[in-house]
Order: sequence, then structure tokens, then C-alpha cells
Amino acid sequence: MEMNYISLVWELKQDGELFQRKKHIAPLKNSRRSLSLSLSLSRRSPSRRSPSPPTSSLSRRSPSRRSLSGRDSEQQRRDPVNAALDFSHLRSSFISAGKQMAEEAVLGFLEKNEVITDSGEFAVEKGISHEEIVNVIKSLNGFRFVDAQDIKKERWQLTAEGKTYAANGSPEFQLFMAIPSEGISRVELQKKLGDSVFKIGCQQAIKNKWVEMGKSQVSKKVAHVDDNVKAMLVRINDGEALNQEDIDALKRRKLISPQIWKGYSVRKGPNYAPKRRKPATDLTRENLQRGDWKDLQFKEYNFSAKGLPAEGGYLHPLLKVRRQMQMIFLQMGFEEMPTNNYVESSFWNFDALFQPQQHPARDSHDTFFLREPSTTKTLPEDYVERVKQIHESGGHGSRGYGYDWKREEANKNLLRTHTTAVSSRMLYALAQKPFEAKKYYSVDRVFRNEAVDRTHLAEFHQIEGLICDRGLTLGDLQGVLYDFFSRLGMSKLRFKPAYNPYTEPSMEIFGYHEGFKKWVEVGNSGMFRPEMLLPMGLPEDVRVIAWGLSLERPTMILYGIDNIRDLFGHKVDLGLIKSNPICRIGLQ
Ligand SMILES: N[C@@H](Cc1ccccc1)C(=O)O
Repeated sequence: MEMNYISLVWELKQDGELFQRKKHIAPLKNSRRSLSLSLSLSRRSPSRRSPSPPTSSLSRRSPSRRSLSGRDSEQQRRDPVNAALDFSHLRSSFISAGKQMAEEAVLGFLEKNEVITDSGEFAVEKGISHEEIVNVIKSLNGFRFVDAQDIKKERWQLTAEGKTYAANGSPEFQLFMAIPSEGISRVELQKKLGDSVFKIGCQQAIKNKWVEMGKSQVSKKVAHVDDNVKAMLVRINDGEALNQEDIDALKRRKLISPQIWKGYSVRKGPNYAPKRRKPATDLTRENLQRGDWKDLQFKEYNFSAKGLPAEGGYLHPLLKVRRQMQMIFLQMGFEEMPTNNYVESSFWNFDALFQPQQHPARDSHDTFFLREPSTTKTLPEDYVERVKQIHESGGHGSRGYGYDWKREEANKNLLRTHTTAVSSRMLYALAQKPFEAKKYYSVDRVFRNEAVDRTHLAEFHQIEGLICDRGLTLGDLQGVLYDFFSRLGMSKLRFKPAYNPYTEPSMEIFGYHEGFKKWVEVGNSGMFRPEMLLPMGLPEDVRVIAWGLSLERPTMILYGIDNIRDLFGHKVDLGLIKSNPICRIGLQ
């Protein structure tokens, strides 16, 4: 995984909660302490005058340990790196000047007075915004410096309609003022005022006996009127109290609506002190060295804090497909071959497979040879002799290659280029005993000195398989491969004639990639040549059908991945692996 570089910008919301706003790419050192944190204090508070009600009721839990905006679990899931950094200590240790002032005001007041009866009035008195005071009260209450009790008040606020009347006058007043002393026609008056003011204005003005409504004419009944409705609305807007009768009248006309205002009454708590010291979150080496740990006041533990979700239990898609393939082979009656080591001798990797020593694949441009130890120590001498013979001059009806076979070349150690080296060892071992028909498979890593691109890696996995028995044909080979791939969920296969020094006939295998609508090569196969099998000592009528498949290609097909480097290697996104939790596989 590449280390994430993150820098976090936090913003302080009106209610005092800190939340993450932006994430930049910037170097992040490993230690939590060296993380650079920029606190952007854009305070989006509304007017200082209007006290806004607190959003949540008080809790006895340590407020600094409460979830940041309640989004912890969601954030942890999406961004475990950030979630792992707990900034709660910063929330409490970082105190803005305003907060400091508010805190001093509350604690200072309680030093001389028994109680703050109303946080709202207190805020007005001290000229501090109510939300600031509320934040401080919540925090002090959490640490039991103070004991806070909720108080609720019903207040009235203007509705949208009420607000327009407070600004423009009530409709009845507007109507009255629009009537000239000689009167006016209904039509004209309605045109002047607009439909809604006219309609409401008429109703109210008639009720107030301000106007006379004739058939077509409207005229004033009195010389002068006062706009009491507007006056009442303005008073309510200013927070003044009205008598119940007036309130009821405005309520009936839906010009005002109730608003619950919440505040607190506050007394000293059990931990009260006129000044609060910053509570410590960590006991540091410096604290111990300086000896100031004795006076530190530690933050309470919050045992109900959610921990980070435990990581683990994922399988890489390659492991899943490998496991699937192993299961399929076992179901088809195959046995697993011991895959031995990555380091193999050229003899088992090439010579035993009748691959001539001048073959380009045996060049260091294609194969990784070992410098240390550069050669193998032991090879089965009799068999080596028979292999040399078949390469040089043939036998069993073959003419061989007719070149000078060199033991030193066979001795060279390499990183095996295919797991057919596993098969050659296995078949040789089998040939040393009375013949028995067998079905073998292996899944393991191989290495090739290749240029890496979208579909090639220098290190990948092969699925090797072979069946040895009498009377096997190419049709058996195709049938087994169809069976195998369809059990894996890939039923579209194609075979293409190919060449391998060790098989005849040989076929490349292609699978259809549903995602990018293309045929993709998934392996190679064939019937092992007599030049390979007979020097081993297998009976002449035994046939061996065999294949070497890529693990990566079918995995790419099954998972819809089109770049092999997204699947294997150091650039793989952990998200790919994390989308495969073990519990969903049901393989254990
Ligand atoms: N060894 C071959 C695959 C193969 C195995 C067995 C028989 C034929 C072909 C490869 O690496 O491509």
C-alpha cells in the first residue's frame, strides 16, 4: 500500500463541533504527533444577537470523546487512515479566545453566585453569543465542573406572512390607505393592491368597520385608523411580550408561530473550580521527567467509545481463484503435486522437457539464472545420460536435434520459468515405479525475464495439470479443459495450434473476456512428446495430456480487471483485496 499523504483542514461549527472540511495531499509523517493540522476557524455563526437553541441535550459522557458530528463509523469505513487519527484531544485542548472568555465568564460568575438561572439572559448580559455559552456549559457539564439543567421557553416568531406585514403594514391598513376620500371602485382598488392584500384587507377592514363596501364602490367609514397589527408584529420581532388576547389573534391569522427556545440553568458541579486546567490525554515521557504528572488532571476514560473496526480476514482475488481451482481439480479427481522450490536446475526445467540448449527461452534475456549457487549438485545420472542421448542423436524413432549436449548447461540453476518443471520431476518419479494412471495438478509461482506491461509480469502463477494413462487423445485434453473452465464460470474456450518443444500436438487456450469482449490467452497445452516420456522410463503406450494455465488471466476475466498490475505487484489497490472478506467466500 502506498502511504497516504494527508493534511487535514478542520472547521469549527457553530455548535462547537469540529469537523473535517478538506483533505489535501501533503507529506504525513508516521507519528500522530507530527501530523500538521490546520485549524480553519471560519465561524459561520448567524447574528450575535439572536440566541440559537442548543442542538443536543446534555450528556454526562465526556463531551470531547463524543463522535465528531456522529459520522465516525461512516468515516472509519471509508477512510480508516483518517479515522485512526483521533483528534478529540485537540478539541478539548484547543480553546478559542471566545470560548476561553465564555468559560471564564461562567466559572467566574459561579464563584460569587449560586446559580445562572438562564443561559440566554446570561449571554445577553455578558455580550457573548448564546451558542458560545452553551458550548462551554456542555463541556463544563461533561467534566462535572458545573451542573446544568435544561430549560425550555416558548417564544413567538413571525411567519413569512407576518414578516411582510411587519415591514409593509397589515393588508387592512394598506387597503384603508389606498382608498381616496371620494371612494374608489373595487376593480381599481384590487388592481392597486394585488389579489391577496385586497382580499385579506377587505375581510379585516370590514370586520374593523373601517370601510363601506358598496356594490362597486369602496369608501372609508372613518377618517383615521392605526395599524395595530403591524405594531404588534414589530414588538414580537423585538422579543417583547404581548397579552394572550393579542397573541391569540395573531396566531389565528397565522402571522406568528411558536418557537421552543432551549437554554440551561447552571450551578456548581462536584468538580467545580474557578478555573479549569486543560485535561491531559497522554502521560508523556516529558511529564515523567519533569515530574508534573503529579498535578496533571487526566481526561476520563470513555468506555463506550467505538473502537476502530478490526482489520483482517481478506483474501486476494488470486488466492480465491487459486483456491477455487484447487477445489475443482480435487473434485475432478486430481492430486496436488509437490511444487518444490522456485529454484530449479536447467535440467528439469528444460532438458528433461526435450528443450534444446540453444533454444531462445534458455537465454538470460528470457530466464533468470542464479549467480549463487549457480549450479545444481545432483541429478539422476542414468536419466541424464538418456536425456543427452535423445537430444544429441534421438532414439525411440526420433532423430533428436543433432547437437553437442553440454552437462554444464543442464547444471545451471534458474528461477523456474514454468511449473512444467514440477511435472517433469513428477513423471520421472512415477516412471521409477510400476505404471499407474494419474491425474496431477499444481498451482505455484514462476518467473520470466520479461518486459512488464498490461498483460505481462516477470513473476506470475501457473496452474499445471497432467493426466497420464493409456489411450488418451487430444479430445480428452480439450474435454478436460472445457470441464475445468466451465466449473470456473468460463464456458467459452477456443484452441489454437501452437508449438512447444515438449508437446505434440500443442494448443494455446483462449477464454472469452465478457468485460472487454475479447478472446484472451489463458494457457498452453499439449500431449507430451515421446522424446520426453520414454527416456524417463514410462511405458511406450502411455500418453500424457498436459497444460499450463495462467492464474492471473482467468482471475482478470472473472473480476473484470484489464491491467495485470492492478491485480499483482506493489501497485495493487488495497481496496481490491478489502472487497473480498473471507466470510463471503465460504472456503474455510
Ligand atoms: N509450460 C507451458 C505450458 C504447458 C504445460 C504443459 C503442456 C503444454 C504446455 C507454458 O509455460 O506456457
